[in-house]
Amino acid sequence: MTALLTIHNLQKKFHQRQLLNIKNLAIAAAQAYVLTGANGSGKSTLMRILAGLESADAGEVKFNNEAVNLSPYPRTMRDAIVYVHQHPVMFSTSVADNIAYGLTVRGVAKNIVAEKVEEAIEWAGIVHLRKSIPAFLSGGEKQRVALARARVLSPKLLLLDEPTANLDGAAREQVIALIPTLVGEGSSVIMACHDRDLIALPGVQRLKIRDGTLEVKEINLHH
Ligand SMILES: Nc1ncnc2c1ncn2[C@@H]1O[C@H](COP(=O)(O)OP(=O)(O)OP(=O)(O)O)[C@@H](O)[C@H]1O
Repeated sequence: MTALLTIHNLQKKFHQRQLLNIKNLAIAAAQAYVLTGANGSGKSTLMRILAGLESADAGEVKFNNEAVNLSPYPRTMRDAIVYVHQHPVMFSTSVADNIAYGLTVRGVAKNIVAEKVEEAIEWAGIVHLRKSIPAFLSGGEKQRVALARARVLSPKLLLLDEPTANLDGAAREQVIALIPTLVGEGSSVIMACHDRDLIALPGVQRLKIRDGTLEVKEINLHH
């Protein structure tokens, strides 16, 4: 296993309440994880900590073999970790512009942006939606736009908060089918979810929050 991110003694308190007390968190490169746990157990909070959206106390932290501190949140992690919200916020421009945005603000050249956006649109199966306004898209379509928008940034770690919640049928299956391809391209993925089909995906490792601690389960066997 090539470690991407390791955190020792991760602690999170809200007021006097200790929510998380994790001895060891180890995320391997190009590995998919599902993060499970009862409602209110701290799944979203843990993902927000990893994304730099929430503070926490930690002992030794290593990202890409480099010792870092979680606060201030390091540039190396900000550049490599992308968080996808359950209800992604989008600009009222076209789907293509939304996908291009992250690359444009990073100063990537126009022709390369166009190429990557095109590739991501095809990957996500949303070619027909390229010129649509995101506000009018269905939940499943929005989730696929959000995944395409994350993918163009070539993240080392993708954090997906309930990627299939509120989706059913084909929309849900389309989103689930995209996950293994992200891992195949070298990204690690952590999905906070209750979706049994995501939890059972081959090659996925389950992490479960229970009473603030993290239980690490076996990696699912490939079919
Ligand atoms: N900013 C905050 N201030 C105080 N308490 C908070 C804050 N954010 C979250 N909490 C509390 O921390 C607990 C964990 O919340 P979190 O959203 O991480 O849980 P979750 O496991 O993602 O839940 P769910 O499955 O319902 O989405 C909850 O009890 C929540 O009320």
